[in-house]
Amino acid sequence: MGNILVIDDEREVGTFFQHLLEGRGNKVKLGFSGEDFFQLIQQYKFDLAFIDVKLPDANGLNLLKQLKRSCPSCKAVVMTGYSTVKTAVEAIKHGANDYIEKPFDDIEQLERLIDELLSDGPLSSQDDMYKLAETLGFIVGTNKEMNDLLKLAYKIAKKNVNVLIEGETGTGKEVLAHFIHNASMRYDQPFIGVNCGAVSETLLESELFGHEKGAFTGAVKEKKGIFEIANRGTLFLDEIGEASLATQVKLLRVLETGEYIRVGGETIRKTNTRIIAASHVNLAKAVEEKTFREDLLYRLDVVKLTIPPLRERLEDLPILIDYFLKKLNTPLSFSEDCISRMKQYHWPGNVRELYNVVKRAITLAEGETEVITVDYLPEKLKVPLHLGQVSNNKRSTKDEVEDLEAYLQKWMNGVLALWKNSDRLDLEQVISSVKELETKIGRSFVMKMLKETLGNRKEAAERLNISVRTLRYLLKEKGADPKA
Ligand SMILES: Nc1ncnc2c1ncn2[C@@H]1O[C@H](COP(=O)(O)OP(=O)(O)OP(=O)(O)O)[C@@H](O)[C@H]1O
Repeated sequence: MGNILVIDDEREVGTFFQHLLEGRGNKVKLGFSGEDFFQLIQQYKFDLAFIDVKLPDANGLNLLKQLKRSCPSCKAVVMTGYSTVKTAVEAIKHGANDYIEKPFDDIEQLERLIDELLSDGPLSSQDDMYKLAETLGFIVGTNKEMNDLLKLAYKIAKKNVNVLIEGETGTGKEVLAHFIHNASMRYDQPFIGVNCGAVSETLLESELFGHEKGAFTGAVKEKKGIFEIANRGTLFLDEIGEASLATQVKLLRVLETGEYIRVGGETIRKTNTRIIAASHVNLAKAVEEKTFREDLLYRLDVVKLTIPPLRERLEDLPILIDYFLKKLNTPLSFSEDCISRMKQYHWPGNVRELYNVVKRAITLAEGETEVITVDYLPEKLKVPLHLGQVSNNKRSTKDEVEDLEAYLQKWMNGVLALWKNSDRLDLEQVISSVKELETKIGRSFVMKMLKETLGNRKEAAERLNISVRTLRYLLKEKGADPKA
């Protein structure tokens, strides 16, 4: 039992909820506009609110934000029509517990949702979410962005909307897609993945749509496509950005109408496959560059999930490592030094690269030690990157002048990564890197000024307001000591 607020300008929706909710012993207040909303939340305290995203005088998203400010414990569900699903997904990101689509065609599901929200249900459903994610090998630790991402993925899994997953290579796009499939109503139907970049255009189209006998050389008999096989299931289109423009047109048609034609065929077929697409390139940028269709992106990007790279969630590294150790069934563990080296690395290959590093270290260390030390890590991990890589690089003068900006950026990222993530670090080393930075800045300014004065040291020193001796010192010329 609870106090429930319903805000919708369609009066029938209000009446429907009133009937449904009061019949279940709840108290209901109805409002039909943003103005009603503000009046009602000032007068009453609510446990649950249903808010339409499109009101004549207000945006449901703004009402939601206001509700979360004035009554943070009140649960909220936004109501949407198909054209506003994107806004509803935004609402979840802003704290709505769920969204429902109008017209409501599954009343029992709605009743279950209400019961869950009015009880402590969501907690147990969160447990289910984490269990499912672990079973499917999608590990999230304490990183907030990853936790929010998982929660959003879990919520939208049950909706019939397409999903776009973006993230660098190896961040776990395919595992996340698998999680969404298993958390959806389609879990007992096929989940099929296709890499759009791995095969030729003809083969990709034949894989997706099937082909008729004789459609092309080698098509000796007819073949069902994935849209036929995965009908009612999920199709994972990996590297969608690699699909040719011709294939993109055909995909757009399936997304808009659910219809497709086999290669070499004439019959129009229907499919009810859910699409989860993934890309390691930014598709909005690909649209700008005209290699990806804007209308297709619009259709795919109803829900966009962006997986952050591993270097932005290094706090989760130990948990991932533990998971891999368990998965690889080994009693070995990593020394603290190893873990802090790993936290200083930038992981361009993300979780896949981490898995490979763990696997390699175990293979090398097995039978030799119980605690894996830095010696078992690959060379790239042995040098603390934030300090080492920058200072060890011997650069040409020209590079030094041009790369100051990149150097500063890299230096700052390195220090900030340590600041945020390291529970153990060598502060002496950090401080010495600050000195190195000072030298680097001094030298870069001198080099730039020398370039501008065509090598005239006296003029360069004057313009920098330093002595020629200091200038020579900054250039690390032997025997030059500015204090002498
Ligand atoms: N959160 C995670 N927890 C555990 N393992 C993970 C996680 N993310 C990725 N992995 C592992 O990393 C490897 C790469 O994952 P996956 O293939 O899903 O990445 P991807 O983003 O689809 O990569 P690509 O863009 O190269 O196709 C797999 O072995 C996967 O099991």
